[in-house]
Amino acid sequence: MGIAETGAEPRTGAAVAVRDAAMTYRRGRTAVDALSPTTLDVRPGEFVSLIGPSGCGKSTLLKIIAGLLAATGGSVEIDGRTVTEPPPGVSVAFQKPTLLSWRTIRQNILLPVELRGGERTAAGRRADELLATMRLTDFAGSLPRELSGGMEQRAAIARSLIDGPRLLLMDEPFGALDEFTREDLNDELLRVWHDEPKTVLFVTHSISEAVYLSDRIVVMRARPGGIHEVIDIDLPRPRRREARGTAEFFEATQRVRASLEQVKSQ
Ligand SMILES: Nc1ncnc2c1ncn2[C@@H]1O[C@H](COP(=O)(O)OP(=O)(O)OP(=O)(O)O)[C@@H](O)[C@H]1O
Repeated sequence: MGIAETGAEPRTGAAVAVRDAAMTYRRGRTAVDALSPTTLDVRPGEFVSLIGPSGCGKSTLLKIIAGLLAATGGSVEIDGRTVTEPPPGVSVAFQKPTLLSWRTIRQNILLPVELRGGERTAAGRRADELLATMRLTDFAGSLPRELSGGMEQRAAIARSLIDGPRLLLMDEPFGALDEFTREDLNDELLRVWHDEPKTVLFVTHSISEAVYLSDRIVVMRARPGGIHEVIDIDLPRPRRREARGTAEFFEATQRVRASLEQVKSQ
């Protein structure tokens, strides 16, 4: 397991290039430095997790990358283009599934296609495939309230995949779920990522989730928010549930835990 230096030299061909991105929130006379100048490259197809104490700027960084929030300093490029608004080919999934209560699960999954006025026949086929992948075929015609929390989140993830995004930004998508459901969804996410390669940036509070999913883990510190260190996770892929019980997995979680302890004691 190696440790990459933070603030490394920009690599060419990065899927996401964060360059000294910074965020100061202002309300009246109060200013909150949420993110100090932060530099990070994510390679195409890479799975990178952000982990760190509450308030260290994980969501802020993700929103800046998503073009949902304008950084007060620095810039972000996605596939070489500076982000000034939500870029095409980028999907975001949040902790709350935010499904529309009056639309069926299938209609919810198809919503992004409708909003951009996309072609419906191919999208319908894709929706059916995603329903099958997410084991929701039998619930295609159900309303969100008829589903469990884990099923709703699977539907929200299917919705975020409907347009075949190149980059998937996920902000604690499984944070509200019990451990078993969460592990199921980790496996489903890895399957989708394996079958349809894409770059993923994933915010989590769970060390084991970050280790299980990621190629690299970005450990963040608070006050001011920023990158503490980046840890490579060299566990073999494809990763299966049994991997969670291995000495290598334990060692990797301990490595991340120690880094978070350093952050806490700063
Ligand atoms: N809209 C806002 N206005 C003012 N301050 C904000 C706003 N959004 C976030 N902050 C502040 O910025 C800092 C970083 O918040 P952010 O939500 O990015 O952290 P986080 O690491 O995602 O936290 P958590 O793990 O608790 O979700 C916090 O101090 C937070 O209070």
